[in-house]
Amino acid sequence: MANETHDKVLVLDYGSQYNQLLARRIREIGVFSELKSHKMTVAEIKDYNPKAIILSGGPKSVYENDAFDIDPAIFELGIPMLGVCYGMQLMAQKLGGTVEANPGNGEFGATVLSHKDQSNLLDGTPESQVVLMSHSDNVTELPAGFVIAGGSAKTPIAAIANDEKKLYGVQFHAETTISEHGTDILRNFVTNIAGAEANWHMEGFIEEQVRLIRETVGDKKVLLGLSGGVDSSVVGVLLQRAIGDQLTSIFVDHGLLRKNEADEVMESLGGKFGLNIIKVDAQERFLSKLTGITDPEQKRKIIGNEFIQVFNDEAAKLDGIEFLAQGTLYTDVIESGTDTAQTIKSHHNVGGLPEDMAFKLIEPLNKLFKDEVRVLGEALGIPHHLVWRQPFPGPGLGIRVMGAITAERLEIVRESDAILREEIANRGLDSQIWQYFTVDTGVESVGVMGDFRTYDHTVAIRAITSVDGMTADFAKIDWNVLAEISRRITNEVDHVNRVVYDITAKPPATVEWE
Ligand SMILES: Nc1ncnc2c1ncn2[C@@H]1O[C@H](COP(=O)(O)OP(=O)(O)OP(=O)(O)O)[C@@H](O)[C@H]1O
Ligand SMILES: O=c1[nH]c(=O)c2[nH+]cn([C@@H]3O[C@H](COP(=O)(O)O)[C@@H](O)[C@H]3O)c2[nH]1
Ligand SMILES: NC(=O)CC[C@H](N)C(=O)O
Ligand SMILES: [Mg+2]
Repeated sequence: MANETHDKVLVLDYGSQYNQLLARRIREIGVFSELKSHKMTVAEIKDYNPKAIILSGGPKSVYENDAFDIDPAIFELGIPMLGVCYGMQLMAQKLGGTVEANPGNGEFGATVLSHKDQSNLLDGTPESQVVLMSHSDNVTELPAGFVIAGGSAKTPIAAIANDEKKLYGVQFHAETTISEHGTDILRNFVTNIAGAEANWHMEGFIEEQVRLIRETVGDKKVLLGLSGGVDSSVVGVLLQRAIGDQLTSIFVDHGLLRKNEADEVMESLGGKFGLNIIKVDAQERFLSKLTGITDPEQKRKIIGNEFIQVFNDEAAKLDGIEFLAQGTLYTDVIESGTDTAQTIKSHHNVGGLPEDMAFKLIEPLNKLFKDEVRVLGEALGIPHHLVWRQPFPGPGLGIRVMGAITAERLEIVRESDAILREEIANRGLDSQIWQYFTVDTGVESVGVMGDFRTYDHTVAIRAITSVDGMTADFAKIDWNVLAEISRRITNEVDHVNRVVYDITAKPPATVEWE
């Protein structure tokens, strides 16, 4: 994604939940960075030609038999390297130091780091600073040629440095916002020590993508799955810029859309943007395949598959379609599982895709996070209100009806969601809440309406604040607003006699319920 006019920082993935943050912090500094498998060979790394290499954290311990490894020859390439947490432990161990478990005495959370020996890594940052620790192993003996750059009360060796060879390690997670000067430390490493030039920005990204897309597509044609959401709209505008009328967009109405969504999408993107959109009415084929399906992963796979079948059918009607473009983000990729990260849920556009798909994929956003895509959208001139719209998942209301999907239950989420959105919009709260929707929980309970006993559905309201969807907190909406929403839902939506508010963060919950 970066061309050779930009320096690149390679982050090798050892499975930490924060590894993706490392790459994006480096990009924020203005240097292109991406995350790749730790299985990359020396030859592949040479070919990639990074200005610096970062080894991420990870759940394993370096002394375990199945610990994720590194070829020691990588340390000999003369490329500046920084190990973070597991990455530092791996570097220390491979270069002749010692790593040991610190039984029952792990260090988790905000800790104070103090400078020890002088190093270029911590240079210019305060002598004493707050950092995020999350480990139970320690480097107990330094490898030859290293000094201790910093330590904390529980971790005497918390930062190591070999200025001559430009090899460094930090036991703390410099990439999280809890580490006050984490970005300064990463900037020291990437720009001062490794000498990378900070000249990467969104305009550059657009130019590169346009060039790459042209190169890849040639004179062939591309089908874009367009949902009207932020990500696929951004991809649409990018593709239009790159290949003009070689692009056809397909908007699938799978019967799991929100109230009035189909008309609104056709109007806003077809009309003003002049994208060539074909709307496919596929309600029947999706809903019939989903009948009686209760398992969330199975639902997601069925929906992902059916999307591709629809795209196939439409491609057959057009001529020369070779590529399928999607607005896949990094979040979709990591949650669907990689060779180091566990599958949390199969996003319909990644883990939900059929194995024997004939299309070649074009996914220009698959290294980016939502907030980065929004910046990109603005840089492409997409109107503010479209770029800042809340996300809506491809499987739509299908994963907001817990258990088996029926027309009646879809109607319950569709109508209650419309009320929620209206109330939030009327109060101007939509800019403060990252995402908000309702769920048919599948729980029925007893109520009283008029003088009658009812036994009916429980709707949950899910509203969260977040930056990138990776972590989230529940939105602290005013009780009175919630009371009004609850009153309207129970009054206006048939078969709902109870409304509850979801007060869980992510983690431990996820944003969607399935
Ligand atoms: N109804 C749909 N018709 C066609 N393609 C779709 C549809 N829903 C989702 N997709 C495809 O799946 C991708 C992932 O969906 P996702 O909801 O994550 O992104 P989005 O809809 O583009 O943006 P947002 O996250 O803001 O809703 C989309 O970018 C698009 O390519
Ligand atoms: O296009 C999508 N296809 C999916 O299968 C999917 N699942 C979740 N989401 C959206 O991703 C963000 C994080 O959601 P979760 O915490 O539920 O994983 C939230 O914004 C979710 O709405 C999806 N988007
Ligand atoms: N977060 C990490 O990278 C942890 C590394 C190692 N598993 C430890 O506990 O020390
Ligand atoms: Mg969407």
